[in-house]
Amino acid sequence: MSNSDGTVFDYPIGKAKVWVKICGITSYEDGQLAIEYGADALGFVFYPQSPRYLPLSQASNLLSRLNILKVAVLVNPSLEEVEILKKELPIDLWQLHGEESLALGHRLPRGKIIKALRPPFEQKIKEWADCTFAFLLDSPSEKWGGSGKPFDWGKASLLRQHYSYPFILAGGLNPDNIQRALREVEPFGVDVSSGVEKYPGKKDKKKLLDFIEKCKKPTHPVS
Ligand SMILES: O=C(O)c1ccccc1N[C@@H]1O[C@H](COP(=O)(O)O)[C@@H](O)[C@H]1O
Repeated sequence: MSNSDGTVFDYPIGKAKVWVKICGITSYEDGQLAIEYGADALGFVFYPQSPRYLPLSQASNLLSRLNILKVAVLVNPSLEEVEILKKELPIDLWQLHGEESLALGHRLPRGKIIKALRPPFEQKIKEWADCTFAFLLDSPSEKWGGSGKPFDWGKASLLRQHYSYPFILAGGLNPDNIQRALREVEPFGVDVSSGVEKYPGKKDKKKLLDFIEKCKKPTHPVS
């Protein structure tokens, strides 16, 4: 596994700072706020069924104005869609949130994939380890993502302890539960969408600031 710049990954397990991705950005205002508050990456959803869907026609202008690590969030895309996004947009990382094939993963830059895991976890981790930047743990849902439902933190903690790969915790995180989640799971990173929204597709300034501040404060392991 490697950093997005290709260097070897060294991530701060148990250290104060957590990598924070704010997902479902649809406007410059929200993206810029997240950057100012200290986010490490922004996610843009290219899945038409999502209420946070960003059409390609708006994406180019928006992404080029935001100076931060940019993540394209995809659910079972076709190879053609991937090729178009690769050609048209300044994407740094590719979040595959569905049941994508490894063949599709191999069409993306090595080490730049965030793979959302579904059971069987062990098998998927083995298959995808070579091409991923990190694994993402989100609760299973019919909507694929952005459901606001928490992942099983006990399971997340076990996976994190068992594998030496970076794990990003997602699913139902918000300013009220983020500190407990960080203590219990100690993930490399966190990803949030609905938990910092005013309504789907629009971020709430106060929740956004509260969430990021809590992530960037020192955390202590569960005793
Ligand atoms: O945000 C969405 O609408 C979305 C749609 C389809 C796939 C992934 C999506 N977002 C990801 O969902 C999880 C959890 O979101 P939430 O915090 O529970 O609302 C997160 O990884 C987003 O990147």
